[in-house]
Amino acid sequence: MIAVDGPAASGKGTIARALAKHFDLPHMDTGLLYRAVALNLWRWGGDPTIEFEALRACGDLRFDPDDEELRSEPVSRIASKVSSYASVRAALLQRQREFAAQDGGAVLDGRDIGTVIAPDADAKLFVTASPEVRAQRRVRELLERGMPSHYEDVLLDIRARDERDSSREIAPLRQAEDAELLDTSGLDIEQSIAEAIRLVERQLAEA
Ligand SMILES: Nc1ncnc2c1ncn2[C@@H]1O[C@H](COP(=O)(O)OP(=O)(O)O)[C@@H](O)[C@H]1O
Ligand SMILES: Nc1ccn([C@@H]2O[C@H](COP(=O)(O)OP(=O)(O)O)[C@@H](O)[C@H]2O)c(=O)n1
Repeated sequence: MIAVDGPAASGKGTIARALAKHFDLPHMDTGLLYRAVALNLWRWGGDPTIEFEALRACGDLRFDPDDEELRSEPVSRIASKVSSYASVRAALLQRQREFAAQDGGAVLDGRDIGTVIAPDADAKLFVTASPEVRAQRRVRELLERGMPSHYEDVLLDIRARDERDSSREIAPLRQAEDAELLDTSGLDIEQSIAEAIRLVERQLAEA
């Protein structure tokens, strides 16, 4: 079981997918669960500042992972807000724990995989990069997805989400004590993946 955590646009999803391919494991992008809740709420016109409304948006959580709206900036912002509610996190917990505990192992990426969802993971990575590098990546990604954005706005949003995700009381974004830190600021995608595989193989050998 491999846990990959880190802040927005650090490259954790890219790395988790590559690790899943390399080790032939199923992969879950847990951010998509919070994004699906946010998209439900957004479509209903629900108020993300009201916990009960956010919780209602957790029911019947079916979504298309290829739905571009899941990655839109308003949905990202709402996801970061609803993810601070204990009831929302509790509603999504079992699905993630079951995925993590399946026979043969799995790769999960998110914010609290190594700390809360799978504290006993065989290997843990905490992927990060400077806010400026992450904002550049997100701008490029949004443009490629046909959603042009402004660098300054995206940088502000990333800083605000970092702050919210790190300071919340329940399952805050933080590096687990036994997680390896991987800073991808100066690495391209290929280098990041190679380094991630090296770090995970080392942890698995030590386990
Ligand atoms: N090391 C890297 N160098 C350059 N771009 C990267 C790197 N890692 C990821 N990216 C790109 O940055 C964007 C965000 O990466 P992603 O893996 O989705 O991050 P996260 O899951 O942490 O939000 C994607 O467009 C991805 O292709
Ligand atoms: N395990 C997780 C995954 C995501 N999240 C929240 O969900 C939001 C969207 O997560 P994501 O991983 O899809 O976002 P990006 O890092 O890709 O921008 C984050 O801002 C977090 O607040 C969380 O709280 N716990």
